[in-house]
Amino acid sequence: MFITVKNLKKSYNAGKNKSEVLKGVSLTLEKGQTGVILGPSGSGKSTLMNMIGGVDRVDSGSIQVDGLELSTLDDAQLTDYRRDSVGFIFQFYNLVPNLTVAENIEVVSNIAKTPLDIDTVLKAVGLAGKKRSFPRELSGGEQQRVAIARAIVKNPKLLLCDEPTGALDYETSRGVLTLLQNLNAELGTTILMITHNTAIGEMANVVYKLRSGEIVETIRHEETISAERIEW
Ligand SMILES: Nc1ncnc2c1ncn2[C@@H]1O[C@H](COP(=O)(O)OP(=O)(O)OP(=O)(O)O)[C@@H](O)[C@H]1O
Repeated sequence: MFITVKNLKKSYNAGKNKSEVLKGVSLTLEKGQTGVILGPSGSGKSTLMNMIGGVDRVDSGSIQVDGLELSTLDDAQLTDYRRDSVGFIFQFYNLVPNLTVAENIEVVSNIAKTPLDIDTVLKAVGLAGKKRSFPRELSGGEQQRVAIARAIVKNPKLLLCDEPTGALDYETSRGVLTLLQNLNAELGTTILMITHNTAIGEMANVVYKLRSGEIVETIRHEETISAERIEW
């Protein structure tokens, strides 16, 4: 199994009150598969993803990614794991405004262990001609494609996407989802994606429904739908 989360618990201190955000979450995802975490606002989706991405630490429970037990890593090891193994994509693209498209991607490829070729990646995301453009010169969908290029240039084992189409219109969203699906097929990258949108779950091998810090349902699809055919 590529990802195995067992009985994961996490609380945050809100003033004097301790609030339990994850109340014993368990899930599994196989290598090369796409998983979607569905759930209402505040159900703990980002918190769960942050733990799997090594951004935050568990209180108790276990997270294994490709055989590595994250809960036992020290800070330096966790940083190495994040840098070498995980690509992140967010709703807001977080590009550096005064760097060109190519330079935004170089920021990551320069520190990657085994980076992919920038031109190849730009071609894969359909932005070969925009290499020298600045983010402000691009549409929202194009900016998200740059963010995807930046996330995949280090050839991560795991791609974590937090509402990747949250700021995009329907057609552009389908383009971005199709791109993610193609990358998954071509590079074998395991993808875990957060969304509010139940329709997006149809393209996933596994859908985890999160409610108030608990997985209330796990749905495994025998067959997945092409992102181009998803409708909402
Ligand atoms: N660093 C933090 N410190 C304190 N509380 C936090 C922290 N991170 C998250 N929380 C709280 O944990 C709960 C779950 O937040 P989380 O962001 O994981 O939910 P979510 O399902 O991703 O929501 P959304 O869809 O709105 O992004 C919220 O009540 C939030 O206020």
